[in-house]
Amino acid sequence: MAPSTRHSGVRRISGDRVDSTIGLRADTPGGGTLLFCFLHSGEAHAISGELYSSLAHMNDVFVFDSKVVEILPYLPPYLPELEKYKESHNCLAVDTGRLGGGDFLSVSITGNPLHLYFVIKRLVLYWPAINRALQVINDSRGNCKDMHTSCSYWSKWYECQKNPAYMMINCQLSCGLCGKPEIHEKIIALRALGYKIVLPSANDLRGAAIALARLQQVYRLPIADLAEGIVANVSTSVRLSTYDCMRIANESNFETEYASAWQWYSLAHATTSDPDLKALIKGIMYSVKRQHDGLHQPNHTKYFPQKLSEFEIQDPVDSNYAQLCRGFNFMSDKEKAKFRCYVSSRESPFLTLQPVKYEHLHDDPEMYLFHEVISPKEVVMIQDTARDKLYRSMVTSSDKPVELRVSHTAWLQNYTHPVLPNIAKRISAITGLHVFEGSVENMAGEHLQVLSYGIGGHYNFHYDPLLKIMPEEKWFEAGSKFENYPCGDRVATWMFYLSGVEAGGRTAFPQAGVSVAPVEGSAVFWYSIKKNGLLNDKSQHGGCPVLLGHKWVANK
Ligand SMILES: O=C(O)CCC(=O)C(=O)O
Ligand SMILES: [Fe+2]
Repeated sequence: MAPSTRHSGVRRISGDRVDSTIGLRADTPGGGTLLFCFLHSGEAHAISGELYSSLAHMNDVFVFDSKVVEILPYLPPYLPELEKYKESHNCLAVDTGRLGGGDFLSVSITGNPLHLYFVIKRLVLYWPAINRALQVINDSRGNCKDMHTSCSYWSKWYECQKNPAYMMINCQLSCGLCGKPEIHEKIIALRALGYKIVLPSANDLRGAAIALARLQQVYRLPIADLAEGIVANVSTSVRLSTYDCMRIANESNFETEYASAWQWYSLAHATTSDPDLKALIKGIMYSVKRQHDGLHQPNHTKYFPQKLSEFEIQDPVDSNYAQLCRGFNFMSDKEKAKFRCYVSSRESPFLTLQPVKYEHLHDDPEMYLFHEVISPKEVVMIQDTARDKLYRSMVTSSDKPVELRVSHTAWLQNYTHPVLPNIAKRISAITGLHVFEGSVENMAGEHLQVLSYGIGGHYNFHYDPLLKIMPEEKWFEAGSKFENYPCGDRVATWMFYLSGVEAGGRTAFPQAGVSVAPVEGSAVFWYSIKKNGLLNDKSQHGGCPVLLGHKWVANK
């Protein structure tokens, strides 16, 4: 967003289209500034392994899952994966009646991180074996028989279970793989659906496990409650097994989140009676302890203030960012009293007949929350236009996606939908800033940046300006990267909330000490650049992890 004549005084800078974010934790010792260069992607769709990082395509996965369950009664019951699939799905069936009002696509199901983790888990771990059995049934259509005279004898001795690779091919009749005729129709329908959508892969299971660890830490969820299916006072039928705890612990360990890994290993240890597994977990915990206390604790006392060896279970550091994410407000009542609500036409003829309602939230940085500035119809149009253009949000410090930013991005140019120019005009009228996307040299605002968050999706705290976050000499070092940047540095950010969420997902400003809860139809607006043209350090902000629900925003 660039200044109009009314809000002039900020130099325009040429540069490439980039987005900025701060590394690991911005104030972690050694954590540097990262730049993320966004690409104008062409058509993008759900991507294998990236379903967990945006919930935009998750409903398709739940629909596929429901079709898998319909086909299970046609399969021989001895397949162990079949039983596990049914058991896992049963939690969803029970909660659909209870939480989802009878609809398994209700957001209370599809926005619940435990149900998301479970649906991903059954499709990644159990579906492949079921799919292989379906393949065998389909291949032997019209010619299903035993190839060996001992098949029936072997099957009585459980060889179908013990030796499925041989038996499924050679003893189809005795192993119960000669399906009822209607199964073939069902297999074809399921295949057709499977071709149309993207199914979760191992990377989604990894991402969902890390999301649970992140949510547990930021929202201080009692870890045992989470394992018992309780997320933020919503209780589900999901139960995390010892192996689930180990998976979450392993992923946290890999992400160097040792304190979190330690807690999940502890729970895994407590929930198994298998002495070998207990010994294995103890061994891993010893190494986690060494990593944490030996490598990190002495250098990073701010983040690792306690040695794990001194505390059975370490309380993770409760940063003020995490507190803001939980809705804590650091402003005193006296400070809050300075800020008021307004109904105003903002001196714009465009708003005379329909003035805007807003709250002044803060004055350093200047920050406002506007209410009912985008209609439900417009929200749906933007989401539908963005859905197939979404791709995983990145940061430039890495050529791979990182867990600091778990969302998908779509850039919508004004012409992509007739509603978009009107929305841009509305932002201009309210803020007094030009945002038009005319010719390159006149371009004053970026395209609309639509974000759809994933399971526990978040954007670690960062600054939005691209150049003012570094010393001036560096702007030129960045050189060609920025020379085509048509609309200059980011002066201010306007962010529409395209959805509310049931819990979490606030936008938190750790240095200003305020956070804003997403409410569909509202928009938060703040200046990142001070009137003297310099970066306002206090404009640092982040999108808190989404605890329950689907979060969509759109930035200008
Ligand atoms: O989603 C949010 O609350 C913040 C998003 C954000 O800061 C950004 O996209 O730059
Ligand atoms: Fe931001």
